[in-house]
Amino acid sequence: MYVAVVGKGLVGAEFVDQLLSLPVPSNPFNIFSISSSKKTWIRPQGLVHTEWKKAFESSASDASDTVTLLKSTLGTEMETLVKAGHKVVLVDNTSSDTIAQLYPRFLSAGVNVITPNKKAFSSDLTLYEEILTAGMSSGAKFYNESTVGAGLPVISTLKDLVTTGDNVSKIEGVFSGTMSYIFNNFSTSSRNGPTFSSVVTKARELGYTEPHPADDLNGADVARKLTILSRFIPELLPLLPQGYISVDTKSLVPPALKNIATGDEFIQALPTFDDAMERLRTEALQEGKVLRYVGVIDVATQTIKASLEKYDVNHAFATSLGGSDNIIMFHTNRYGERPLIIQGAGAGAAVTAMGVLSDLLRFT
Ligand SMILES: NC(=O)C1=CN([C@@H]2O[C@H](COP(=O)(O)OP(=O)(O)OC[C@H]3O[C@@H](n4cnc5c(N)ncnc54)[C@H](OP(=O)(O)O)[C@@H]3O)[C@@H](O)[C@H]2O)C=CC1
Ligand SMILES: N[C@@H](CC=O)C(=O)O
Ligand code: NA
Repeated sequence: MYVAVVGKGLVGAEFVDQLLSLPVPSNPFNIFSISSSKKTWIRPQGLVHTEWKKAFESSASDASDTVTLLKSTLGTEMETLVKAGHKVVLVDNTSSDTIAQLYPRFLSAGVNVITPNKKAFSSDLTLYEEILTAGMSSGAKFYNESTVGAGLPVISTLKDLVTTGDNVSKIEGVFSGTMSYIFNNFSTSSRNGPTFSSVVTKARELGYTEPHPADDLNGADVARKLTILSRFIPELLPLLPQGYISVDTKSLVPPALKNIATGDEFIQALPTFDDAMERLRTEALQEGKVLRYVGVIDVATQTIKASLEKYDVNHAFATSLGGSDNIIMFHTNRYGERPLIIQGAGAGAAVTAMGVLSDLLRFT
């Protein structure tokens, strides 16, 4: 089985490490290519866990940008392998919209796609439907478990509930590892705490944030996850024609910081926002509450919402979450009295790459 890896950042590099660490005699995977945004190494030789990154820098070719290459020679080579009867999997470890737009082309050519990249599944419904149609026409599959809850089995659980005929009435919880880490540390039952900007900076250092942290703080990351999950529930499929943009979303990015181009500049400017967040924290504590950023998909009322809420200091969201924990509760007919709950780290390279690798192992 041939694996073309696009993106070798935090998640992509960890994914390659984990793939190369699988037991050798039973490892059915042949890494066909590894790409960053500007460099590609086709048919890499002698890849060794922990040492491949150095070899990539010296051996990868930077003749073309990766999107162009995927649309031309690299894409054609992958399609030739499919025609020769091989299984080929494109692993997109980027957050690129442009790469996401290529999924229908690859799927219809029989190339399977797995990815933690939320873009394709949470944008326009048209692209999502093209992906479904392309997969059905060729039999190629897409798996995207790490797009929601990183390695936590959220999407596979929802698919199992729906395909076995359960009725999902509501999904609710904390869907962002970054927001979870921020508020678990910033808003507690204690009067004094760290500044908002300092916990955001730490979340970024820990690898929880999107490449641009504003994509977490503006709620878009949660809105995208809610869109992805909603699209597995047949009655909600038409509800978000423009994808995550149609979700009722509370942004925590003040207007003055909205158009900052890079993540570094955004982090530098963030302390100007500390006083406003401090006021929210104090207000909540005066009511005996903490702040948590949550998402809800309510099937009955067809409401999909990402918002900052206050919870009693004894509520499960205040007491049982730590680190980058996500908690996702499925309310269904079969889990009527007590919801099915999934909880654990919802961001970070190791757990995200594990979700991507477990998707890849579905092909064995
Ligand atoms: N971090 C986490 O906890 C989680 C992340 N995810 C998702 O995983 C994905 C990767 O995240 P992360 O590893 O943190 O991001 P990084 O920014 O660390 O890495 C992104 C990688 O993608 C490459 N890249 C970007 N654009 C292109 C392009 N057009 N063509 C080819 N390569 C490209 C970059 O290349 P270059 O090296 O040249 O810059 C880089 O290697 C994102 O979609 C994110 O949403 C999902 C769940 C959790
Ligand atoms: N930035 C995201 C990463 C996982 O999807 C998050 O914080 O949850
Ligand atoms: Na997941």
